[in-house]
Amino acid sequence: MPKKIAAPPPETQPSPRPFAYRNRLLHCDGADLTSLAAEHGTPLYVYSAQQISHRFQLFAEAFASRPHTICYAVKANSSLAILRLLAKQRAGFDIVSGGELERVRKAHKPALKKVVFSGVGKQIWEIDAALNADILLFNVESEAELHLLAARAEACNKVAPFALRVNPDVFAETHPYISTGLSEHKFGIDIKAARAIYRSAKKTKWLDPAGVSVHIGSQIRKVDPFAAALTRVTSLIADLRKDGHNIRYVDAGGGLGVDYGATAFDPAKQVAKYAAALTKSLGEESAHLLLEPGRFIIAQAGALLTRVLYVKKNGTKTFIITDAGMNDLIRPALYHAHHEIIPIKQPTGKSTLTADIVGPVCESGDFFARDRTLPPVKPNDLVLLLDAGAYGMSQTSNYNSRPRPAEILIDGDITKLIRRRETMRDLLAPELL
Ligand SMILES: Cc1ncc(COP(=O)(O)O)c(C=O)c1O
Ligand SMILES: N[C@@H](CCCC[NH3+])C(=O)O
Repeated sequence: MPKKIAAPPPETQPSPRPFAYRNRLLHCDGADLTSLAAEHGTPLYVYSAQQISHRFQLFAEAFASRPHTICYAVKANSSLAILRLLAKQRAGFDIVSGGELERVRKAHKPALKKVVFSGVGKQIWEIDAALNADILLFNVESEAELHLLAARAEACNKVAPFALRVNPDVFAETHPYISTGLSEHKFGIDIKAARAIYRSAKKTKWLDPAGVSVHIGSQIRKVDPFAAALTRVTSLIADLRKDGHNIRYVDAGGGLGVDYGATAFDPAKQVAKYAAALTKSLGEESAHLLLEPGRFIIAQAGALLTRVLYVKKNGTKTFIITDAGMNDLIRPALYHAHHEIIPIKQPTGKSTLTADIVGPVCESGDFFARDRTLPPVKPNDLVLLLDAGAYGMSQTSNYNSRPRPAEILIDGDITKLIRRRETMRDLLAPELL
């Protein structure tokens, strides 16, 4: 049952991070994290609905001057409750699998009409499900996929609206694992080859060349790479119009980064800069703009609450071992990503401790921070890993047979359990002896 909590003090503008000390204890909006941990256990993901909505609105306001749809990237955080929250604000969705399609259907069926389907490995059952759901746009990533889409559209008696996801060969200035817009990457179709492929698509009545799409990577902090990519796309659209195609959509993808450090960050300014750069690249182009932000909407609205199990010394090194591990938040292990880690009780003194903060998983890569200086913590203390709302829960696994964490959404004065903690029964259910 959702629970009422004391109303938070009124705020005119939510801060970029909804996690703050009140009476020396960390809160998420009005909810006291110590009480949440006592009731729901740890590790525990906690999200602020107010912050999610605020980020979505920032995006919408930044692009208010032109027709657009914000198709939230489901992979960033695919919680049904969060998808529903965004759908109610008129979000569309960027999906990359049949599973994500089902999530949108379950969260808010009418939003299926605002789904764009990306991904290099779409399978027949996924294409059929999306055709039968009458989604907005297939973002096609290869010529072979386009042929399959035409065949499946005919089999399902549907005309498939598609965009080629073009690879603009633009350097995204981000971690190599999450950069996607160079010709050496598996994503998209060489922009130079695109015009001929659109032309060939005209030969079948089962394909509707409705748009062009691009996505150059994730956690991109400068706006220039987005602008460079979209300028190339805009010029391609002009050529496609000359060829007689009725291009109605330009999909600029996602990728706008956030600040994972402790520095002051102004998301409103960041998204305004991004919108200005995209708008400039589009020039006179009037196609309906699709945007696919994930991280910018959800990263800083969420955090991972974990309890210290042990503090140990090995030689000169100190290790803080938490009950969350790399299976609960893999970003540091995968990309050496930085997450701020703060104690649940506001420190009173100035003393510090330098340590590796690590999980219980049997891998040396199971760390959240290395040689991090933080206020001293002891076993049983709670600490919070900030900015874990995006690619946190959605990248969890059961490695080491560890059940996945529970998730809580703080929505105004209501605290909702939106996913219960997994049990041993859940873990073993699919297995056969
Ligand atoms: C096709 C596509 N769209 C949107 C996104 C969302 O990216 P981000 O969360 O960085 O906004 C991704 C992830 O990189 C993606 O692959
Ligand atoms: N999973 C990555 C982002 C990849 C985005 C998906 N294309 C992260 O945690 O930052």
